[in-house]
Amino acid sequence: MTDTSLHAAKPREDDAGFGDFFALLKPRVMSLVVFTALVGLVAAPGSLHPIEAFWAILFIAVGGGASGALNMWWDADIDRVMKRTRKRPIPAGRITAGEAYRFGMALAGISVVMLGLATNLVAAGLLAFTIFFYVVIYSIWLKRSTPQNIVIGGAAGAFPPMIGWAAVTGGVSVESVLMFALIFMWTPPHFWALALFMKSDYHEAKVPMLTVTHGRRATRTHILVYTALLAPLAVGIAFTGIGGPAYLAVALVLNALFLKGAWDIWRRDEARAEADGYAVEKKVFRLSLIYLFAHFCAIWLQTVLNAQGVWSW
Ligand code: HEM
Ligand SMILES: CC(C)=CCC/C(C)=C/CC/C(C)=C/COP(=O)(O)OP(=O)(O)O
Repeated sequence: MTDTSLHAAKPREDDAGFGDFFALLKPRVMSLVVFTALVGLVAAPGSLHPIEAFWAILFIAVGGGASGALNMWWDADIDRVMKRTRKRPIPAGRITAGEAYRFGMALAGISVVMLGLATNLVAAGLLAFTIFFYVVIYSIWLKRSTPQNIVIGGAAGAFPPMIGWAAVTGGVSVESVLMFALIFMWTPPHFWALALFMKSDYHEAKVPMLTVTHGRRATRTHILVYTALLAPLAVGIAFTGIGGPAYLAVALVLNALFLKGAWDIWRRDEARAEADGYAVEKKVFRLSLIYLFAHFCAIWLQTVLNAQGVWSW
């Protein structure tokens, strides 16, 4: 082994740059998480001063990033094994696990305290609970112990719109719980579509994802069932306080597309899927991201329309 490869295998604190700490925040995933929190904030009755709203979203983003860093601290051993994650700062040796832990804990503490000061205790409490849920309940407990990991653990990713809503109202309501439910039911098809084309990764890392424990046929069926349960919920939101005709139009189109995608995944033969490089599964994973983004855009748009009294029930 050359001298260079020896160095590459060891954590080199002096190699860590701003970009590595930024990567610990899982910025791409968190961008959609933060967007859902922003929509929760905008859709809530009442209003926050724009500066307060800015701080609220910033601290929710920091809290989300903190939970990503703590997840990477705990999962460093798994991340080292999986192709998709082995270039992350800890497995790549640019940041030590200890540094990631201290960074994540510091950001978590700062975000919760500052959100409490900028808005209210309910929002801060929900943020603290969400970070706890993602790090302790999902990452530390469920991820390595049950194939239901992402079904139950997915709740963590569903809380952000409730945090945004609570930042304005100081409480919880039917509408904020509906936004929670939308993300909660969306998470399994979102994740399992990805797991279908990343199978060997989880297998090698010994993570009990559904594809590994129950097989790919069962995972395909689970995607279809969850998507079929998600569709009436997503469309039904149109007839609640955060819905309206514009939202309904978006929900009908997106749910028809997502159901069609789930159906295509379900009826696919494994050999055929492998032969075409899991093109359909990849397409449905991408569609899942568009699906959630579009629903939250539609809630935002409908909030504006309802306030104007146009295109409103
Ligand atoms: C327990 C719940 C969830 C699991 C297990 C999960 C899993 C994953 C995984 C493994 C990826 C692969 C790509 C990567 O490493 O960046 C991914 C991508 C992504 N997820 Fe999720 N996800 C969950 C919930 C969410 C939630 C709640 C959101 C947003 C509201 C979200 C948004 C995204 C986005 C935007 C990407 C694409 C990132 C990129 O383009 O690199 N996910 N998800
Ligand atoms: C405001 C706040 C605290 C928000 C948190 C939102 C949240 C819980 C998002 C989780 C999304 C996510 C990246 C799951 C990945 O699972 P994984 O960690 O198993 O994926 P990996 O294999 O890519 O590490």
